[in-house]
Amino acid sequence: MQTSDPLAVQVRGLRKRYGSARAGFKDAVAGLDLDVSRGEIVAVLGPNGAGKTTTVEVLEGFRDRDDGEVRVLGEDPRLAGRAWRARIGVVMQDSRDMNELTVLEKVRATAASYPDPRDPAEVIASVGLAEKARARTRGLSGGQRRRLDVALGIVGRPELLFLDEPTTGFDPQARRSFWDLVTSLRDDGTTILLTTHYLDEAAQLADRVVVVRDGVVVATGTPETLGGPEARTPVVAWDDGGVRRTERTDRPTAIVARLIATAGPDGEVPGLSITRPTLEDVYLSLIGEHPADHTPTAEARTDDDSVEVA
Ligand SMILES: Nc1ncnc2c1ncn2[C@@H]1O[C@H](COP(=O)(O)OP(=O)(O)OP(=O)(O)O)[C@@H](O)[C@H]1O
Repeated sequence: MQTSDPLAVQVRGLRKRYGSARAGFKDAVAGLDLDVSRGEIVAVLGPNGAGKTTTVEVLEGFRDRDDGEVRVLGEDPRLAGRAWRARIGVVMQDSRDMNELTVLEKVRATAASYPDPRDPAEVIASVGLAEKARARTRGLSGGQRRRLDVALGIVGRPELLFLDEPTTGFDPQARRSFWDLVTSLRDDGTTILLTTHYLDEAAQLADRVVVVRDGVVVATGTPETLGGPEARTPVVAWDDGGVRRTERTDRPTAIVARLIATAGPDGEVPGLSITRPTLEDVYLSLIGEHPADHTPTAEARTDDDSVEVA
C-alpha cells in the first residue's frame, strides 16, 4: 500500500525529556529534524546517549514525545493503528524473548500476524539461520538471536524497516551477509532507517548518514561527502628527526616534492604517508572527539582511502 508521499519519515522539532522535577530532567532529544525518502537507507550515527534510540522509538510508536511533528508513512505514530503497524518492521536493540519455540515456529507465528508476509523459510535462510530452523530459540547464541530478530523484523514485508544496532554481536562474515541482505531489501523498495556504531557499516550501506549529538542533528550527507570538502582535505605525514609532522593540504604532491628535495642522500622521506580522512575521522570530529590530533599514521590506517607512498 504505497502512497505518493516521497517521504517515508518526516520529523520536525522532536523533543523528548526524561526524568522528574525531583530527580532532574534530561533532554534526550532536543529539537531534532529528520527526513527519510522512500527507498533510501539512512544511517543515524552518534555517541552513546545521543538520543538515537529514543528518536527511533518515537518513530516506531513505542515512545511518546514531548513536542514536535512526526509523520511515518504519512501518519503520526502516536495515533496510528494496526494497519500502519503492519507496514513497518522493527529490530530493536534488545532481543525479544526467546523460549521453547523453534526458529521456524517463531518466524511463522510472527508472519501470521501480517497481511502479506514473506515466506518464513526463505527469510530464515536469508539471515543465515537455515541450519537452526528447527532449533529452540532459547538455545541460540547472541549473534544467532540477533539474526532471528532481523528475520522477525522483515518477515512482514515492511515498507519501512527500523534497525537499531542490528549487527551487534555478529561475526565479520555474518555482518557481510547481513549487509547483502539489507542491500537486497533496499533493491526491493524497502526504506531503511538504521542506527549503528560501526562506521564501516554506515559507509557500506547508507545512502545518507545523519550524525546526532546531544539530541540534535549536527550533520547530514552521503558517506562520501559528510562534513563537506574541507573535512576530507588530505593529510601528509612524515617523520622529522623523531618528531611526527603533519600538514593538511589540497596539494599534497607539492609538499611531497618539497620533502623529497630536502631529503637525505638516499632521497627517502621517513614515514611518509598521504591520507584522506575517512568517514570515521570526519564523524569523530563532528562529535567533538579529535582522533589523535587528526594525525593518521601509516600503522594506524588500513582503509582504502589511504595512499601509502613510503
Ligand atoms: N527510559 C529512560 N529513562 C530515563 N532516561 C533515559 C531513558 N532512555 C534513555 N534515557 C537517557 O536519554 C539519553 C538518550 O538515550 P538514547 O538511548 O536515546 O541514546 P542512544 O543515542 O540510542 O545511545 P546508545 O548509542 O548508547 O544506544 C541518555 O542520556 C539516556 O541515559
